[in-house]
Amino acid sequence: MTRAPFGARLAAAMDDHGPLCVGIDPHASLLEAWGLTDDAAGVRSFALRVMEAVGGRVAAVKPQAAFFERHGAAGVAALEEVVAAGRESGTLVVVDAKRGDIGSTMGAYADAFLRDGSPLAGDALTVSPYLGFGSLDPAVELARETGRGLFVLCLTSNAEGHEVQHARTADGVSVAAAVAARAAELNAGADELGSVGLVVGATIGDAAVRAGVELAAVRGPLLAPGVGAQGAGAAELAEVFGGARRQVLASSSRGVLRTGPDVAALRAAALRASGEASAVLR
Ligand SMILES: O=C(O)c1cc(=O)[nH]c(=O)n1[C@@H]1O[C@H](COP(=O)(O)O)[C@@H](O)[C@H]1O
Repeated sequence: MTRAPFGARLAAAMDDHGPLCVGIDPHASLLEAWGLTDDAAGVRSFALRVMEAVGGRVAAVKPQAAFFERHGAAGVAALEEVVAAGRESGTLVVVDAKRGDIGSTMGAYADAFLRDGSPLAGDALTVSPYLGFGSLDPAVELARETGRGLFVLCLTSNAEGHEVQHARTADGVSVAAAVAARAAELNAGADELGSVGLVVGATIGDAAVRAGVELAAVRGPLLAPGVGAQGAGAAELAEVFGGARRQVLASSSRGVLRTGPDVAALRAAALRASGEASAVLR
């Protein structure tokens, strides 16, 4: 299938709807709060209700694969339905599976999440570069071929991330800066926004500066989880992203999800978060 590159499609979606991604994380505690069972049927109802609330109204959704996988094959089938619902509503789907493996195995992950015809292939996939950035080549190639995108973990929102991400390579640069430089190389030919993005937590304060990561130079989208439940808001987004703010896709899961199960309340929370993200990032 021919589709425009992910970066161009994301840029258009952020222009149309604002720079917000709603995370679909069916935590056991949220299922309980919504009056749903902690099983595949509960996860399916939860996720499809979120799609009903926000499909066609926000730039992207990000189903977190682990919450579906923990219910086995039926849970994975629910994830496939979310991917299909995104396609039907025109909302971009970032499958948050954080895959990363030796190159030959990475090819199989790429087939699962990035190949046309795979029921788990959304519009983009989160990947981990910590087996070496080059180990991601099969995913980079297939994403480019099929107009899909990648979000490569760079400066994550959790406190432990610095152990690896701020460590220095043999060249004396931080690991995060090396990851960002590789993504920048891959985005070099892109018109506007490239399709190889980074994950940069909205909670990281001045970590990008300390790690020597030039976010604007990446010329790709910057997925910014940590908005809402992890404490980041407008001030944090402004601090972390500065001049790179137009590349940012802010992501909030529990901050929106805890307003459910009412569809109208979920929709209102998502639109409010999207408006707040627009005010600081656009
Ligand atoms: O790749 C991610 O999405 C991600 C990276 C990161 O650095 N931090 C982070 O929180 N995430 C994901 O973003 C979501 C955050 O959820 P909330 O804290 O509920 O908004 C979870 O699905 C995390 O797995």
